[in-house]
Amino acid sequence: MTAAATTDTGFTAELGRANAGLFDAFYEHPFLAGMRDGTLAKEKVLHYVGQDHQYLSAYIRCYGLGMAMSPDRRWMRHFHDSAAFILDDETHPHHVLCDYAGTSYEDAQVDRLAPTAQAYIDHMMAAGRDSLGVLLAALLPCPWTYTWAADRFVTEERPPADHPLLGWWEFYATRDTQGVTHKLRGLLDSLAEDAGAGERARMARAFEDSCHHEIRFWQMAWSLETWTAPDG
Ligand SMILES: Cc1ncc(C[n+]2csc(CCO)c2C)c(N)n1
Repeated sequence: MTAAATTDTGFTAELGRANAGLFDAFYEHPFLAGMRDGTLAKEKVLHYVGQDHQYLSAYIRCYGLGMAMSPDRRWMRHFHDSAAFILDDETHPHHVLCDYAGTSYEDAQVDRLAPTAQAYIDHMMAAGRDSLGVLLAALLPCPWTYTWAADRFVTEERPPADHPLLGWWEFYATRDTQGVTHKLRGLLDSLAEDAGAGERARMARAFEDSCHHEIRFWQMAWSLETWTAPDG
C-alpha cells in the first residue's frame, strides 16, 4: 500500500509519490513495528507520550499561525475545528499508550523537549513565517503518515480485539482522523495551483523535511533521547 497511487493527481499526490521511501521508513521503524506487534518497551512509550504532548501543543500553535494568515472565514473555520479536534479528541491515543505503560497521563508529562522534538517544532514554526502554503506543507506529513500507517496496518493485518494498542491504531484509522489528512491535502492542492515555482519548491522541501522529522521522532523515543553532552 503506497501513500499516493500512481493514478492520483495533484500536488500532494506528487509529494506522496516522491516521498514513498520515507513513508516506508516511517512504517518500518522499530518503534512503530513494536506498536504493531505489541512488544514495545513501556519506557519508550512513555518517552514518546511526554514529548508528543508537547509536540501537539506546538501543532495547535501552528494552527494559530494559520489562523493569522487565513484569507477568509472558511479558512478560519478550518483552523478552529482542527485545533478543537486535537484538544478534544487527540488525547485519546495518548491515554491508550499510558494505559499500556501502566502510568497516568499526568505522570507522563515532561517539561523539557528532547532535541529531535524541538527540531521538528522549530521547523513547523519557521514554515509558519513563510506562507500559508509552506506552513500547510510542513504540517501535512503529521496526519498523513499516521493515518496512512494505521489504515495499512488495520487493513493488512486485522489486529485482534485484544491487541494491547488497538485503541491507538483504531483512532488513526477512523474516518474522522483520515478526514484530517484528506482535508489538508485538498487545501494544499488548491494553494499549490496558485503558487509560483519558487513557493512550490519551498512547499516540497518543507513536506520532505517533515517526513524526515516524523521518522526521527520515532528514533528519539526508541533511543530515549535526552540532552547529553558528547562525553556523556
Ligand atoms: C510526532 C507526531 N506526528 C503525528 C502525530 C499525529 N497527529 C498529530 S496532530 C494530527 C492532526 C490531526 O489532529 C495528527 C494526525 C502525532 N501525534 N505526533
